[in-house]
Amino acid sequence: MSHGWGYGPANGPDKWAEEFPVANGPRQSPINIVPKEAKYDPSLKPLKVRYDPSNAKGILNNGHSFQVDYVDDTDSSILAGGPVSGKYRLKQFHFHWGAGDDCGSEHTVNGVKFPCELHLVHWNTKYPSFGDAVSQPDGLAVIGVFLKIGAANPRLQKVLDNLDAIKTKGKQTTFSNFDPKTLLPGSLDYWTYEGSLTTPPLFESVTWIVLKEPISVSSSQMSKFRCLLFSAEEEDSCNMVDNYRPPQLLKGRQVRASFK
Ligand SMILES: Cc1ccnc(S(N)(=O)=O)n1
Ligand SMILES: [Zn+2]
Repeated sequence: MSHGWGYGPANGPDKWAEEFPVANGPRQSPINIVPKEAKYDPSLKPLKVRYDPSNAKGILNNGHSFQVDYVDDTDSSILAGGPVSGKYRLKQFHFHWGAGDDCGSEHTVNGVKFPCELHLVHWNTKYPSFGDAVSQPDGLAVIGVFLKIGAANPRLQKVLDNLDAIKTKGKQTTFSNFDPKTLLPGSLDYWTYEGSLTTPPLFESVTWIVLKEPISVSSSQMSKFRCLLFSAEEEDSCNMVDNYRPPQLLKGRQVRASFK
């Protein structure tokens, strides 16, 4: 039985430093965001986000979450502006969620947990590939979006409708013609700080862009996330829930706000 990293008592976030010592590094993610301690930075530019829906490639249960992968061999799905210089290409998006509606997000706001958090992962095109960028200090930019319980989200439902086909670890299916911009809230106001991947290898390579405004998700839609399994088809079933790392120490970092 593989003893790779996960979210259980034997292989969860408190154990990751044993194999990935950077887990105790100076710029780890996620963090608790305290809006009153975030400094408004008028030099921050508005976020520029443009995705080509035809770049959507597939949807995969990777055993830790599920991700929607994008073709990233051209500059057709790009993040620019905001706190970053240059262009960052969309690689994939995925989510983190709880066993109940009272937890699940990785970032928190004044200690408040949301039931789910969306991550849109982009890599810096100054590097030749995602694989080269992922370990560089300016290699990635991840947009984090909180999901808050409310009305059912029809745009999110287009993603959730595919989860039955990828129930177990390693399963994937085609997923095409989807614009992840439809998952963003009306306002692109954000907090930003220098951090890391929130799962192993925990590389300190991420400029985090956490949107202030959540998007809605219904409790029933949250139940669909929780039908996924961490386990492979031939293994004992283990529901994919609580796949979030708790907030890490700020260690002197400044969180900036794009808004007053
Ligand atoms: C692509 C990737 C790997 C690991 N962790 C993350 S995350 N959760 O920081 O966005 N993304
Ligand atoms: Zn993530």
